[in-house]
Amino acid sequence: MAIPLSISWQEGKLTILDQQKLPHVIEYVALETLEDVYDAILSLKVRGAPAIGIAAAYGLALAAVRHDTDELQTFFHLVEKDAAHLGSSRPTAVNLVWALERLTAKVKEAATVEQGKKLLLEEAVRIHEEDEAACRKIGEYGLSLLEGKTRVMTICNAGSIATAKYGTALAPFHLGSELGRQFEVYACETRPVFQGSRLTVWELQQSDVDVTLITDSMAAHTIGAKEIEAIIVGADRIAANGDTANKIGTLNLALLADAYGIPFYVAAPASTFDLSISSGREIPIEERKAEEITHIAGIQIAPEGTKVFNPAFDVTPARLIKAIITEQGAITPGYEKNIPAVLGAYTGKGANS
Ligand SMILES: CSC[C@H]1O[C@H](OP(=O)(O)O)[C@H](O)[C@@H]1O
Repeated sequence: MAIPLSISWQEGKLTILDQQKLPHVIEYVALETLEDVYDAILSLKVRGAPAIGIAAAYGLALAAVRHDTDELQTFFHLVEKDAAHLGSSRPTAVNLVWALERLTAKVKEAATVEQGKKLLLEEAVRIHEEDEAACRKIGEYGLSLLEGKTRVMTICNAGSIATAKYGTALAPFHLGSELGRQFEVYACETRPVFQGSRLTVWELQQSDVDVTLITDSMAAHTIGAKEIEAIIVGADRIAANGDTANKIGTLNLALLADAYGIPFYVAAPASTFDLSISSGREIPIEERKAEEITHIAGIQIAPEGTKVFNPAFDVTPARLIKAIITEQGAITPGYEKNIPAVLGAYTGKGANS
């Protein structure tokens, strides 16, 4: 049993598990330049809100090392420019801009360019380490919330490879396996790019977790037929009122949970909260290329010239969310008040706005 990892920083080198090649090819690729990291995020080689933030942080630090100037303000300007470029790769996961803003703030403490380069890398490593610790705590709190429940449904991959380790929605299953607590997980395949069938099934199998694959359209029937007891999902951005953006199809599950009267949980670290926005209406929804829908594995399915709408995320209203599981504990409805009450001096975006 081994909980898979997708990001490694060793001896000054950043390598990532190419998630576009999973599950049939396990390939780690070295990312050496800003463009390497930008492309890896845009093409979903590295994906998942926390993992995107971690990769971008290392990417900014890597790019800074190459800036050949002794002039501090010029260096700061170059770092800001790099951060803006990386931040433009994907719009929905707040962890991306949150991580970049943490580094561009930290670097300003430098008195020299060399010190600035060091501060950037140290902050990237800190973000990486903090996320692993946060996800482990999410797993622990998730286990207690799921006490007495076995059959749980999820969508997309909010797993170990989408974070530093353990994952968010999948953390209770990984930890449960370590602690001898068994679950029966029903994973939605997650069209259009199959994060569920390609990544979640593979990842949970590495941890000896009992996982069953269904198509997204089977969710309603499966909840009844298999007596699903709870649904747990990840998040890409959580607004101040608890509205949550997550992979497209998540709203479907939240509406089904409400209709069936089973709990719908969101699992996310503090870095996924964006208190600078009051509701989900303000969350930018990424739209991706048509080929993700018109083709499967490079084979054209839809007719030539088919019109496509391909939103990669949807927003679940807070009223459908029974609790948001964080590293500081479970946050319950009354989110405007309870999010800051539980997260305290949290590190999400907009905490001080
Ligand atoms: C803990 S990962 C959070 C989130 O990120 C995924 O999106 P994507 O695969 O497009 O990066 C998915 O929405 C996960 O739930």
